[in-house]
Amino acid sequence: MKTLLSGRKMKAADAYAIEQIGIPSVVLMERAALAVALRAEKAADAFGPGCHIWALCGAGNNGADGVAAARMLHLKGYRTTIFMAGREEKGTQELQLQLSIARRLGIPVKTWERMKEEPGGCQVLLDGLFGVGLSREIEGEYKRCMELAGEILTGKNGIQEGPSSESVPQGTGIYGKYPTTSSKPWCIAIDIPSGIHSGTGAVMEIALQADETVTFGWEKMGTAVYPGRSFAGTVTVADIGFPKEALQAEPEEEEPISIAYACEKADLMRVPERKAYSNKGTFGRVLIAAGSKNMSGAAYLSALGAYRSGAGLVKILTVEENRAVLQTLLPEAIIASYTPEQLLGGREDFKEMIEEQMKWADVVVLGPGLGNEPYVEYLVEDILTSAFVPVIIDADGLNTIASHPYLTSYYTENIVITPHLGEMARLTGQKTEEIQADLFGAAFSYATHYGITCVLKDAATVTAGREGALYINTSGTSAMAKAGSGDVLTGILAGLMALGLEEEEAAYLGVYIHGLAGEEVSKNGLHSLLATELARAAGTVMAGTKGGNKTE
Ligand SMILES: NC(=O)C1=CN([C@@H]2O[C@H](COP(=O)(O)OP(=O)(O)OC[C@H]3O[C@@H](n4cnc5c(N)ncnc54)[C@H](OP(=O)(O)O)[C@@H]3O)[C@@H](O)[C@H]2O)[C@@H](O)CC1
Ligand SMILES: Nc1ncnc2c1ncn2[C@@H]1O[C@H](COP(=O)(O)OP(=O)(O)O)[C@@H](O)[C@H]1O
Ligand SMILES: [K+]
Repeated sequence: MKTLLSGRKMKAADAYAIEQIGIPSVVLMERAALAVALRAEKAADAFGPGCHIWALCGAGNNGADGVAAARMLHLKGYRTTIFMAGREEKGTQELQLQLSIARRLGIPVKTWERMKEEPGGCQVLLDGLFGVGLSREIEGEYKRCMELAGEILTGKNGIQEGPSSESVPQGTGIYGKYPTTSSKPWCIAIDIPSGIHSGTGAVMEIALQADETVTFGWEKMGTAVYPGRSFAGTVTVADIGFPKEALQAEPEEEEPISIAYACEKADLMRVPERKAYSNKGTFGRVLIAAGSKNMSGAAYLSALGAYRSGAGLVKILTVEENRAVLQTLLPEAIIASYTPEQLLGGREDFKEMIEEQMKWADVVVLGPGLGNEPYVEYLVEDILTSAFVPVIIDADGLNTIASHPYLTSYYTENIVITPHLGEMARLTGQKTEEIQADLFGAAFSYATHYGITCVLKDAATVTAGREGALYINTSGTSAMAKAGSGDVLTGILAGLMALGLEEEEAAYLGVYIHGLAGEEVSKNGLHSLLATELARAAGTVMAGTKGGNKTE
């Protein structure tokens, strides 16, 4: 698992390394600047002779990193100019030190306005305006400086020379690839793109678009979620000598959300092995309460996801009308059915039937395609009150809870909810934009308030455990932005739980596997993905796990 930090936590780790361990600040800075300079060299070499590197620096230590990197590049023979924003005399000690060294070496140091006049512009821009010290919206002079830098980065201010921007491939953000000839400079963000909130990924009024980001010690949470993620380009984490103990340091102001984790390929080994001496019962019984009249697809996709990710037995509990079609689509599934009339006519009988189904199940999926007829409220209530196994609630299950908030009183610790932003907005009464502005905060608050696991789905999905542990997903592609993807996810989570994983682990690992499955299918192009292919590819991803391709 990768560890990611909020800016405040990072500052606390910085301070710990300097004050408690005694590593001088400038030693850390020298290594940070070197990591940036090495990336800048590669970009400059790709442009060839005549490349002009600019370091755009603020008055804090992010700016000091930029000045130090500029010095290293100057000493290697690259043409380098430093542009300063903010008041130098009010800058940090480190900045003043780095500037005095740079000046003694004869590196030009100019104010940011002079960027407009510099003949030929730049080909590589180091963004050292703000790092993890950014604490408020950007305005005034800094904003004007960033507007100008933004124009330069998009080739709009006319100072660049070269072929038209349409004729060259632009900053692809792919590690190690640079436009070899371009009218737009290659931008390397130092630590984090300036203007991005290091904890939430929000744009603090304005932000600079980077092609790549060189960050120090640990990746910042703000570059793992959108929009920060799209401003960062490729992120490289440079080891600049922080000891692991620095992670114990707490930010000055208490901050509940300061650390998050992200799965890596090695985490696939958490999938349990498939034992040789086993039968279908060994691998868990998944019950999928899904579908409504003329809506059978969601139930099918969820069931398919569960089978493809290892469940031994899958039963779909749905309306009678769906029986024939589901049996044809997925003959491997058991079908149990009810009619809404039966439910409205005799609640007790219906409840008994549900209780029997719940006794059968090891894991329940509740919600895909259930619709919003009045009977769905009873169905949700009866399942929540009679299930003593993990229940994954999605889609109309969540919408029903949003319309009937008393249903949250049945939440227990083995509930996992998988809302997308719209569903989360309905559940919490917040606006979608508010949730989007802080995915970590939204998932954390809901999960810890109710003591459940919350999988808040987005292009970068955030999972919060019931005690507040946060996981950010790094796999997946835009090909997955298609109907049915979420239904498959519920099945994958259920399949992993059926294999024996606990709710929280199944949730973040399932989201990761789902994303990898999306990447697998996207090899054929980003537009054509079908949710059924996603389910099949989940099986392929799991074939690469410890338990997926061998038996003990
Ligand atoms: N030894 C170390 O510590 C190491 C540090 N390292 C580097 O230092 C970076 C952190 O440096 P930093 O803490 O000095 O803050 P930085 O990000 O440069 O911001 C500058 C100042 O701007 C201010 N400010 C905030 N918001 C503002 C706004 N909207 N508009 C205007 N001003 C605003 C705010 O000051 P304030 O006004 O709040 O007092 C802030 O202090 C880190 O990202 C990494 O690159 C590495 O070298 C490793 C070793
Ligand atoms: N741009 C994207 N990049 C990565 N994953 C995405 C993207 N867009 C959607 N997804 C994933 O696809 C799934 C969509 O779920 P959902 O909105 O519930 O779809 P549906 O209800 O149609 O099944 C989520 O798991 C989400 O994380
Ligand atoms: K920066």
